[in-house]
Amino acid sequence: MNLQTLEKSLYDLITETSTNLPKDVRRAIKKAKEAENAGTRAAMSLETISNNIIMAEDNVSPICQDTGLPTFKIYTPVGVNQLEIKEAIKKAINDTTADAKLRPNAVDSLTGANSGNNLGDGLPVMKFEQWEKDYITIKLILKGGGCENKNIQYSLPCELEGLGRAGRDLDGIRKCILHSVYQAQGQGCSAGFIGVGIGGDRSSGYDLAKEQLFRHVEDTNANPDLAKLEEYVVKTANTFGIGTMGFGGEATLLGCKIGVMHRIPASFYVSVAYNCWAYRRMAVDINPETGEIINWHYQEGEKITFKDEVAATTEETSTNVVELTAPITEEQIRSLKVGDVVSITGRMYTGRDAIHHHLMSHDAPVDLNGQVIYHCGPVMAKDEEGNWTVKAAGPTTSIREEPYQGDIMKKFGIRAVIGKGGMGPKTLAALGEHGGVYLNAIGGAAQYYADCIKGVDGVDLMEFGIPEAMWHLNVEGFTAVVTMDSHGNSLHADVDKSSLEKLALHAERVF
Ligand SMILES: O=C(O)C[C@H](O)C(=O)O
Ligand code: SF4
Repeated sequence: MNLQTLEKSLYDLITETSTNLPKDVRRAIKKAKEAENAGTRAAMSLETISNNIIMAEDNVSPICQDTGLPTFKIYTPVGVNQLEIKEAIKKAINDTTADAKLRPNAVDSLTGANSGNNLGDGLPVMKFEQWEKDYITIKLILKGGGCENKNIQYSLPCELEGLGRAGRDLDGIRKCILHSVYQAQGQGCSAGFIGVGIGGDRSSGYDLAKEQLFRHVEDTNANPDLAKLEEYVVKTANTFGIGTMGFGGEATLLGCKIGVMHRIPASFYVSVAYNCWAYRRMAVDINPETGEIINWHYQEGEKITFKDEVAATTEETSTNVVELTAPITEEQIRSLKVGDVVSITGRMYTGRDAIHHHLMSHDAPVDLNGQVIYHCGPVMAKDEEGNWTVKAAGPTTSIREEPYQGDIMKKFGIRAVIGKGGMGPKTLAALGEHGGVYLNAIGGAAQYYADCIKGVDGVDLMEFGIPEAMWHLNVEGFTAVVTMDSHGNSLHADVDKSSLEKLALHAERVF
């Protein structure tokens, strides 16, 4: 095999997966847009998402800054050298990371050190299988951390909030799957897709669930019972009112694919892999002699470009927008309430897990009084003059900072935090005591927000690695929604409560 050509083919596969959303996923997002009522927060979010899909394709840049844990599934004819393919994959991962198509995402689990090139022990994940065909197929999924954290595994029988007892039968499985969508709320960047694995053990069950994510969104399960269940789950989950980003709305789940395998008598697992709307998976067929791509998968049907719709809808939306520039006063913050849309111009600082942990016991490297913290781990690149440029910069899941956020806001005088998915009671109480606000940005809209960032004014704590460092960003017209205010209101708590009530309507046997 020509290894250079194979490396080039893999480079193209990785770039395409990270930057160009597959056709079937685009059609599902278009359907979600059609289901939402104009003028709602959910409709506004889907508009931003569509815009972001266009920008990522045009800029050949990551759809979402979290380019995930690259997982390859490789099928080879008997006799093909799998070790050579492994080396070619590693080289392509290194090169696409250097070219900012992937964020350096591989972190040493014990020291926290970022390897800088997405390579590390066990990374990327590569699973090989042999087959009788005469060509190679390579599938790739880039599944981000926020949605991965919403995966869930049930051991039947069990008791579920809202639904009661789930037994060891199809109806028990039904309850687990509905519950999995409820517990994800908007934190995995809904509207999402789920892959479900029934049976196996704890690890093979999750493998089976993830395998389902390679199916086409619009296919029909060959098993008629599971086909019915898949359809039922999508229909029912969309009555929960979780909506895009958990803002409430009609579109909560865009696809459900279920696989089944045998189990041992004592174990009965239902494993659910949750994938965000930024559902990045692609596959190619490769000629084993030349290493060239001979076929791209997921090419059937219409390609929605979103271009016409975005142009049409931006003119229609005219929401009242509050302009904010840091340093922000307590009075300004206390005047904001849940549902307000804000547009930020000026300085903001990124901070995620490592920074929050650090600030608990250290001074801040800059004066944070009245400032805005953005829960974000960007993709960065250096231009010819050696200046940093932002390649992708959407929000990360804020709930991970729940143990620290309230204390840090009070300690340093921070007035606003931006992230996604909302935060819990401890932060809500601190917002009230101190005069602070939580702003929800649209998860996954990494190109859209990168475009609002007009410059990088500095960086601190680079020793934590690119995603975890504190970047000083100069932004213009950075839009977000107030979802937690200083008056004790939390849209996230409200949506959680009402969706649990909706879930509970499905406790009766259906299958
Ligand atoms: O790591 C990130 O930037 C985001 C992550 O995928 C998340 O959803 O929280
Ligand atoms: S930020 Fe959202 S869209 Fe991006 S990987 Fe995480 S869950 Fe997916």
